[in-house]
Parts: sequence; C-alpha cells; structure tokens
Amino acid sequence: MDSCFATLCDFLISPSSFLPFAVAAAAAIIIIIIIYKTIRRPSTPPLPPCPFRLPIVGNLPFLDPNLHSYFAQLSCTHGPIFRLHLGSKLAIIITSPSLSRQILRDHDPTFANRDVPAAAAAISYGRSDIVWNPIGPTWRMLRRICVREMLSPTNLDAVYHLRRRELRSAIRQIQSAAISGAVVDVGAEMFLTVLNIITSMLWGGTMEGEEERSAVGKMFRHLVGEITELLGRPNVSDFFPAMSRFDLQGIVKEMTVLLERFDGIFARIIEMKREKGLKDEKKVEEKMDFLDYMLMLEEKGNESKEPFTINHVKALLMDMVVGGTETSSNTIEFAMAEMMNKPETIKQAQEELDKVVGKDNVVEESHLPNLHYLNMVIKEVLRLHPALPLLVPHCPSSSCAIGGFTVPKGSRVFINVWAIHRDETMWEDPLDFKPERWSYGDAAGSSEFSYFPFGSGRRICAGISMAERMVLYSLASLLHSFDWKMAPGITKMDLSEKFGIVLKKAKPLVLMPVPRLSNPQLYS
Ligand code: HEM
Repeated sequence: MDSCFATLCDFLISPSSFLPFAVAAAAAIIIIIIIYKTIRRPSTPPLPPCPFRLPIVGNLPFLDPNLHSYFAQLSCTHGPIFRLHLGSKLAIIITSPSLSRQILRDHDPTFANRDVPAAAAAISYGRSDIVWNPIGPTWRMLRRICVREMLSPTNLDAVYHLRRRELRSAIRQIQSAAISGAVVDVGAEMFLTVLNIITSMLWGGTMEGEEERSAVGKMFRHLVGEITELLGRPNVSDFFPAMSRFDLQGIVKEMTVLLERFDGIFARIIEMKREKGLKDEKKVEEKMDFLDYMLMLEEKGNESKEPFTINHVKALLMDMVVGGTETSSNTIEFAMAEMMNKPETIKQAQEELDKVVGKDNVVEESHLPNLHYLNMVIKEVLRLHPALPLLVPHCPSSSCAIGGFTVPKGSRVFINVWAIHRDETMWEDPLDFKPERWSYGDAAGSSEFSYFPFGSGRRICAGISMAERMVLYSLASLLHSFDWKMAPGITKMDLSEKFGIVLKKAKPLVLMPVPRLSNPQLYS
C-alpha cells in the first residue's frame, strides 16, 4: 500500500510526467474561456454614439431649430451615424453616402416605413395618403394610381396645355408688374403658378375664372405654409407619447383646423364635380382630369383588391397640393437667388435660351431637353438646397445593424441629404454654386448616394417627373422673358435657409423684372 502511494506521488511530482498534463490543462482552460466569451459576446452591435444628454429630456434642450445644419455640425464630432434621445424617442442621424446606401437600398424593405408624427397623422386623413401610409398593399395601390396612372409621361403630356396656360398667365402677371415698375415676390408668384398647375391638373376646369383661381391660390399658400411649418416643428407629443393626448403645444388642434379647411375645399370641389358629371353624361375618358379619374376608381373599383375610398381621394389631393407646391416653388426661388449672385450664370442660361428657343418665340416644354445648361442649374440648386433636407424620416420595422451599430426598431431615422450634398470630401468647392460641375461629371455627382434630392428606394418621391418638368419649364420661362434686377439698395441676395420639413428661403426673394423680348405679343 505504502509503495503504491509513493509511486503515485513520484508520478505527480516528476517534472517529465507533470508537464504534458499541465499544458493540456492550460489549453483546455483557454479553450473553455474562448468558447465562453464567444457565447457571451452580445450578438447585437452597440448603439451609435450620442452627444452629452440630460436625464429624461435627453438631447431635446440642445436642439437648434435649423435641424439640418445642426445635425451636420454634430456629425463632424460624432461621425456619420449618431443617435439623439429626443425625450423617449430615439433619433438616428445618417450623414454618409455608404450608410445611406445601406438604409435606402440594402435594407430598404426594413427602413421603408414611417415614424408618423402626431401632426402628420392629423392632416393625412388618418394616414390614408401615400407619404404616411405604412408599406403594404394600400400604399402600393396609392402609389400605382399616382405614379403609374396619373403622373405617367403620357398623362403628363396630355395635360401640357394646362401647365402652359398657367405659366403664360404668370408671365402676363409679371409683365404687368414690369410695366408699372413694381417688384415681384418670386417665391409667392411661383407658388401660385405651381399650385395652379397642380390644381388644374387635379380638377381641371372646375374653377371657372381667374378671380376664383387666384383667391383659392392665396388661401392655399397660407394653409400649405402652415402645414409644412407644423410638420417640421418639434412636438412634445412625439417625444413623450404618453402625453400625446394632452397635445400640450396645441399642434394637433391647429392641424385639425387646417384639415377642416382643406376638407371643406375638397368636399366642395368633389360635389361640383359630381353635379357636373351628372349633367355631362357623355364625358369621355380622355377628357377626364385626375379627380374625375379618382372618383371613377372610387365608384367602380380599381384593379387591386384594396378598396379606394373617398378618404383616399382626398388624401391624395392633399399629398399633391402639399407635397408638390412648396417643394417646387422654393426650388425655383433658390435657383433665381443663386443665379442673381452669379450674373454670369444668367447670361449663359439666356444665351442658351436664345439659341434653343429664340427671342421671337416662347418657351415650350419641347425645348426643355435641349436646355443643357439650365438642366445643370437645377441639379446644382437641388444639391445646395434639397427641398426636403432630411428626406421624410424613415423608420425600421425591425432592429438592423448599420455601419457596425444597431438601429433599433421604431427609431426615427433622419438622412441628412443636405449635409451629404455639401461634403467637402466628395465635392470640389462644395459651398460654391457651380452648375458647370455637372458638365465634367463631378466624381461625387456620378455616385447614386452622394446626390439624391428626391430620395431613393421604395419611398423615392412620387412626383419626380412632374417636378422636373414644372421647375425647369418655369425657370426657363422666367429667364427667357425677363432680365432681373435686385431691388434698390440691395447688392447681394441673402441665401440663408429656414428649416421646415420643406426647406425655405429665410427671406423672400424680391426682384424687379425687365422685359427682354421685343414683341409685346409674346407676353400676352
Ligand atoms: C423639386 C421638387 C420636389 C422634391 C425635391 C421632392 C423630394 C421628395 C423627397 C426627398 C421625398 C421623400 C423621400 C423619402 O422619404 O425618402 C418625397 C416624397 C414624396 N413626394 Fe416629392 N419632391 C418634389 C416634388 C413633388 C411633387 C411635384 C409631387 C406630387 C405632385 C411630390 C409628391 C411626393 C409624394 C407623394 C411623396 C411620398 C412618397 C412615399 O412616401 O412613398 N413631390 N419627395
């Protein structure tokens, strides 16, 4: 027994026999630790970085009203993806082409939903429109009706005479101002023009007479301005949903009043349409305007299985009136302001117009594809002043890893297209208005996600083809028909911007028109 025990002790303490055992044990421990760490490693990446914040209110007290430039500043310190705690709402801010590509292309199905602000829910007939509808069969039906049916190139061609009528009417108005030596508020004039173009395409000849059209136009400008202002205003109800029923800032109440006013106008026009339709039984399909068409779908059904209700009709009217007017007219206003500060751009655009259109002619839409320089001007304006600087915020339907960070389900994702368009690592002299950069195919301009003023993916703007025609046609007509002078005492246009869901010029652009065509008939 004793000798047995001694043999065992000898074996254990003998260095030659202990060493392999110790190495094997150490290796086993290391392997166990590695496996344990691997299993324990969190499967989700961390949240994006966040600037200093306070308890409960988070980053809210530090927000600057000009969100687009404020977010751009923060991205210089916190990188191309960072987070803000807006009360209990998590906001993720994206400021790079590669991360925008991940969201709008690679993970588009996940990010194509909306985090709907209380104000938006109040104005969209309970999310019956395109902008705020969740992705699904109803949204697909509405987009199809809007993009493929109403705003198709063939349909837009068919209603060219309406765009022409409204634009010629604007040129006449500006000519009267020129004759009397008056100044013109370019933004206001263009808003009215775009509104009249859109509403005449929507409900055509229902508004009889200049006076009624102009009165409705003025009222709409006021209403649309208030809506986009309220949609961009930070709202406690969105940051602390538990308090939303108190509507502490009264934003939903204000929106409800605005909705009632719009609804009254829509209901009246629809009623007039129906009465007219009854009298005019022989109405043929080609003569239908968009509202006729939508009312027909509402009555007779459409090719999808989804019901198309009167609320959808009104919500689509709202999308086009609210989504199409300020976006387009503000772009024209910024274009004129940028060009006024660089008179050589006006000279070059007018030389091109004189060559393509001629001074004894008026601009037609058929001229637009040949106006290469002016096309570059519009691209450059939308680079520097994209109408929706943060797009319409997206919202992931499930948590998703982006750029090595987790973007949690339900967060509000702002894509700062304004900042991406001004990124000095991608654009040469990014703050300079240089239309000619588009002629030599600026490297940044050729990459899809360094320039996307209309968004990208499923939620890309539904009105691009119409916007492109209206903006270019209007700008071409303004520059072809008139020379423009700054008001007395002003030597440089102020280009500062005011943030709202739609970007505005902080100060209206007021200019003096001077007729440049010799034949007065061309203004009539
Ligand atoms: C210069 C003019 C315009 C610009 C720069 C512009 C830009 C945009 C942008 C950036 C979005 C959001 C994309 C996103 O969420 O990622 C959008 C959405 C939309 N736009 Fe436009 N837009 C313009 C004119 C128009 C016009 C004229 C209409 C219609 C008449 C229109 C109708 C819409 C609609 C319905 C949506 C919502 C699409 C959806 O959520 O599925 N837009 N637009």
